[in-house]
Amino acid sequence: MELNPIVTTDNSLREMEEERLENIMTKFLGDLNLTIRKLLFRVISTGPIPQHIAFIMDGNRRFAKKWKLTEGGGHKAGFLALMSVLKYCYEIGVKYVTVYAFSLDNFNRRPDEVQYVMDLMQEKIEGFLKELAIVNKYGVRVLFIGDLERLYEPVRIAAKKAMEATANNTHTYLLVCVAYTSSHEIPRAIYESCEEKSGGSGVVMNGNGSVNGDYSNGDESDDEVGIKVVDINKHMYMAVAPDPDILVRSSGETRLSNFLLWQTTNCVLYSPKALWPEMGMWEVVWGILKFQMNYKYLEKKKKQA
Ligand SMILES: CC(C)=CCC/C(C)=C/CC/C(C)=C/COP(=O)(O)OP(=O)(O)O
Repeated sequence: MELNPIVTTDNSLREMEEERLENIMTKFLGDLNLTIRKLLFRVISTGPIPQHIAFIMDGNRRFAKKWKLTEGGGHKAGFLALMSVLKYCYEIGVKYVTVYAFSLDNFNRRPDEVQYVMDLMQEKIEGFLKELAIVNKYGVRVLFIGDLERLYEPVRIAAKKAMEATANNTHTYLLVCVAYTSSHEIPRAIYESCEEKSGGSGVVMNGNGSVNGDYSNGDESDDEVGIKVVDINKHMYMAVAPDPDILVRSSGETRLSNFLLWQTTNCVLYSPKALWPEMGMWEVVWGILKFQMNYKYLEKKKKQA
């Protein structure tokens, strides 16, 4: 009975020391990581830096399966990965980051999964709104891209608040594609440009759903509607940003899944093996190196276009 307090004190002293050592090691490794990252980013910055990187965040559910988590746990891990990837992109000097967070097709998933992702988005956007001082200090403008009417109401309200709250920021941009597919964006933009041309007096579509027009890049034409590519561009949701320089799809998949089909003509495609929650600094770095290796060719193509 009398020995117990002494044993407890010994143990707690040892535990305290172990905890201290662990903290020192964590800090040391953290500092080392930061130093390596800064050095690496400085080296990369000697080459051309992409203005815009777009990500298809694929593999959250496979990650959950791999680590025996719930499906929701996979999406939560995916959100954490998004935060790190964003940090690395902005640290390197990328101005625009676009993520495919939820496609229009994803609404066909099981209702409980759709609800989970909507709740997660609401929670994260509301959390983001509480950190506005930091967000505005770094000058991040957040834009939600897509058919926002399809979002569950609390998410839509939170998304609109986030867009309004960051509307004056111009340093970096985060474009979150939700309720988005290119096959929704493109016809919508064509329709709106026709409406604009016709002065809102209605657009006459051909029987097969197409619109008569000039699909060249800008020459005047005397056709029925006179729609040009530049007119359509203006009405794209993505008109707020230059076209992406790199499109990254995690989990080794190489499909585009109806994402930014209009905007990716001259864009490097990169599909690292990592599932989305496993994405980190190295995947961002490899993507940028791939862009730098193809830079001259891409620039030539852009000039020709
Ligand atoms: C506020 C904000 C931006 C939140 C983002 C939340 C988030 C990470 C959403 C991603 C959802 C999604 C459909 C991921 C794709 O992986 P998958 O489910 O298709 O995985 P699988 O390919 O393994 O099936």
